[in-house]
Amino acid sequence: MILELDCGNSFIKWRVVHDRDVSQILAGGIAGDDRELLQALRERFAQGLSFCRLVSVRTDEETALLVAALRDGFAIDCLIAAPSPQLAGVSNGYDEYQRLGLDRWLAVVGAYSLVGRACLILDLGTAITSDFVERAGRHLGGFICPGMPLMRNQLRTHTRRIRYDDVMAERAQHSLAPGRSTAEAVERGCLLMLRGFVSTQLELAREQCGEEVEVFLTGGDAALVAEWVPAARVMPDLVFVGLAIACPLPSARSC
Ligand SMILES: Nc1ncnc2c1ncn2[C@@H]1O[C@H](COP(=O)(O)OP(=O)(O)O)[C@@H](O)[C@H]1O
Ligand SMILES: CC(C)(COP(=O)(O)O)[C@@H](O)C(=O)NCCC(=O)O
Ligand SMILES: [K+]
Repeated sequence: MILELDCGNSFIKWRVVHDRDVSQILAGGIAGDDRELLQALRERFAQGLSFCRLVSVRTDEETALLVAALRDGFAIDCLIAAPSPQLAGVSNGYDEYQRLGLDRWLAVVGAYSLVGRACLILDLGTAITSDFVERAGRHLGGFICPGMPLMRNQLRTHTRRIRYDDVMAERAQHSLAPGRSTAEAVERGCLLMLRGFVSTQLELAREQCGEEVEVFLTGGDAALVAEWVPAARVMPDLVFVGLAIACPLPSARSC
């Protein structure tokens, strides 16, 4: 069994896939930190993991600690996705290709591998990122802005009177009518910012890549915008599609 990890700034997304048929997903989840991940794996996969591939946007030190813990706890080696100027028909559009977030790069590579034509990839996590790929696979670059958790937390931490809990936040999100409570006003205000961002990205994508652009939504908050982009493919596992390309199984090629 192969362990796959996408280590974002807030959460570690994990899944376990079958060695011989990686399209068979045996389990998966979201862990808040290394300890939670190791605990979840210990409960179900104390034995049987043969190998791990991972992508991380965390520091090298944090990633090294996790790799060491996996080696100690499960006797597995990890392949770690590394930056590259080209992969699977996609060319990295950054001036310094190493600086493009690896989660973004893998989502781009994954999306293009699925459709082979122009794509816009929106990843809604801690940060919200957009990436544009034109028809022939040239990544044109993208944008980064704060995600929902950052937007609301900045308001909470930089004001005296914006205070509400997660339950109130969740309830407030069901409508976009003008807010009649602080939670509604903030949550809906941030959602409208998000909607504005998404709609601008769609316009830009058509300008940059033409009308035939395929839109992908990924990241933990993808569902928040899905209704505004009915034609989009909502793919929570998009980064893992790219990860499989960047880090094929050791018998095929090393990362
Ligand atoms: N089951 C879940 N657990 C945690 N966060 C979730 C869950 N479902 C949706 N979310 C949302 O996803 C966001 C995190 O998205 P994610 O893509 O994991 O971020 P990152 O890659 O930056 O760690 C959270 O802020 C939260 O709003
Ligand atoms: C933009 C990001 C912070 C997004 O991270 P995430 O929200 O997925 O945790 C990450 O892709 C990153 O650290 N990128 C490096 C900077 C860049 O892409 O230009
Ligand atoms: K993101």
